[in-house]
Amino acid sequence: MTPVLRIGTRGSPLALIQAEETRRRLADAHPALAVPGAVEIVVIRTTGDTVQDRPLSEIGGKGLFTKEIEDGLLDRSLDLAVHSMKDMPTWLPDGLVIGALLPREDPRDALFARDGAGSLAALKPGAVVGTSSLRRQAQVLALRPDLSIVPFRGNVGTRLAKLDAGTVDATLLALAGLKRLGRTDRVSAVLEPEEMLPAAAQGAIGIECRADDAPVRRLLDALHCRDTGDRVAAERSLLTALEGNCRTPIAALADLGPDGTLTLTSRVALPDGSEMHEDRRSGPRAEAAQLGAEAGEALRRRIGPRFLVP
Ligand SMILES: NCc1[nH]cc(CCC(=O)O)c1CC(=O)O
Repeated sequence: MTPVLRIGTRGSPLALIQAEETRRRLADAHPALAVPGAVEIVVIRTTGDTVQDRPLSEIGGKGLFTKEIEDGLLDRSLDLAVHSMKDMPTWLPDGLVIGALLPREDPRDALFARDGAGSLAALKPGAVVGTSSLRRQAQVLALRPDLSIVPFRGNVGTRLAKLDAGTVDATLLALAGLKRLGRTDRVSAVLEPEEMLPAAAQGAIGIECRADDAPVRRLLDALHCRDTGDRVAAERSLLTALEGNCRTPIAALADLGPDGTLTLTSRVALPDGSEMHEDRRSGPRAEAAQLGAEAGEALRRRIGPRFLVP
């Protein structure tokens, strides 16, 4: 039988797990999609997967992990694409939309320390932290200017091997990915947002499709998590307002109160951590995107143009 739907995904272990989760949720929500062969997973190699030797912030350009997959949606060789929302550019290509956000995993960052330190504050003086994320670098240095940062990429296994070998004393990874991979065993500490504010949309999985594909959009409606949608809307509209890019350390996390109040905390920093600005504001969840835009405008007024390097 020819597949009913084709899901495009990167080939990393985490991406494949996220695509499988999407297939499972589609099958649970729609019995017609539960039959074998109804939903096919197609692995696409992206530029971000090809370049391993340089920090991604150096390569520049947007959508390093998404372009080739989005091309597949646009040429109709794919129907759905599953993405980590934190890797998604703020502007989608014309004709594509995020049709659903799956329930968000824990958005916090995890610390791996060779000596088992339980916080950034507890790392030994002068410790070497491996991270290629400017957001993590800036926040580590803001709290601990004595630490040194070295570029650090690779999958979880590679990173832990380098940690064991003493190449670095500590590294940071998103807890969400580790949970999905079942690799939380060696986490030294989960960092609270006060210590390390996550990236916008960290832990959220988005499913992209063609805007005019009404049947697929109906299928995706059943998978959409409204709480995640509102939180991610606030966090990503902040990025848009700041014209955020890979060279600008920006962090954002929205939380929902029981009464439907959304609270957005955001930070913008210089990469060396010498300056960091925080904004916190609350509003009704229905105005999530506007709240994010206001936070972005407020931060923009406080920081100089040197924060926003193209
Ligand atoms: N930048 C890479 C990336 N993109 C998504 C995740 C996994 C966590 C998530 O779903 O946000 C990671 C790894 C990491 O930052 O540790």
